[in-house]
Amino acid sequence: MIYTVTLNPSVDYIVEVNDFQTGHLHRMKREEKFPGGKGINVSRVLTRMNVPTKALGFIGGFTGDYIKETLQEEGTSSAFISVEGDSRINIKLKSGQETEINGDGPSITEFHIKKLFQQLEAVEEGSIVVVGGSIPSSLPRNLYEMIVRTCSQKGIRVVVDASGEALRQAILAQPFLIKPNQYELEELFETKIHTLEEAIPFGRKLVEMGAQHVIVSMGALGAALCTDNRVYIAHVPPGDVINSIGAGDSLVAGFIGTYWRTNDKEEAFKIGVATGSATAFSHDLCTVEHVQQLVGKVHIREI
Ligand SMILES: Nc1ncnc2c1ncn2[C@@H]1O[C@H](COP(=O)(O)OP(=O)(O)O)[C@@H](O)[C@H]1O
Ligand SMILES: O=P(O)(O)OC[C@H]1O[C@](O)(COP(=O)(O)O)[C@@H](O)[C@@H]1O
Repeated sequence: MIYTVTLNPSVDYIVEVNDFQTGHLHRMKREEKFPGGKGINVSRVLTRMNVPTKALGFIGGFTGDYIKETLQEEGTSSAFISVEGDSRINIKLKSGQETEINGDGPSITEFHIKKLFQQLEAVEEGSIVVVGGSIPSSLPRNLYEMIVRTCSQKGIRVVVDASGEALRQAILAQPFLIKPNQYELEELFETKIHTLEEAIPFGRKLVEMGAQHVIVSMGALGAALCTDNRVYIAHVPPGDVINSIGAGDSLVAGFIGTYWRTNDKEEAFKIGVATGSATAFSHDLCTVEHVQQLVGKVHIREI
């Protein structure tokens, strides 16, 4: 089973307007809403891939009900812990470019965290846990590190899709996989990165620092998978980007779902990249059929 933990789920509210200008009234050209948050997106894609998954995390209020019910309708199993307050609504404004405004989310107490750790204690050995997204401000920055340590002791591999201090601390606990994007890599190393080639030494450094596998994703520029002794690079398939929200989460789902089935890292990387791109070329998250159409266009090379 692949469990996902989303501390701060969201309703992603996608709004498209023509020629957005601050201070003006706009009429929406298109609006859509989806359950969101990194772990939830991973679970939604895993369900489409027919990989057993359960979404954990904290939800509350009417937005929490929407998230839970939508997952249920799609056949994604969940065991969320209820909190006071509404799960956040993250605004994704499209007008030529994508602008994101993500909320802080409801406050979570020690009582709720204890409940989450009880759930993690019950996870079966050999499972994979994916934790991702921002840590609400009411929680300690080293929470992901604590989750990695707790799970690793029981032979459970943990994937961390986070940024900044939460990611830096989690790396110390040797997670199975991390997936920084260009911005997150630049932030970690306080530098500017322009090409995939420039990103590779930083990916390798993250392996030296403790991560067992690192996927650096650079949008249209491609992605690199660094392991303890190998580096693979992938070129992404060409296509028109409709919605890059959830593309990174889809890459994680495609990789970990395939790895779960095959134990083959190179194949998992190839399908992961195709899954990310299929989402980038869709309104919602990808379909499996779309991923299959793109796989042949993803080229992987070991360097
Ligand atoms: N312009 C694009 N063309 C093709 N694939 C893309 C594009 N943007 C994103 N993707 C796909 O989504 C993956 C993750 O995108 P990226 O922007 O790097 O991460 P994140 O969504 O975490 O910011 C990429 O590795 C690729 O597979
Ligand atoms: O927890 P954060 O960092 O605010 O991010 C949450 C947002 O990221 C997403 O999970 C999308 O992430 P990616 O584009 O990186 O795949 C959205 O669904 C959600 O609104």
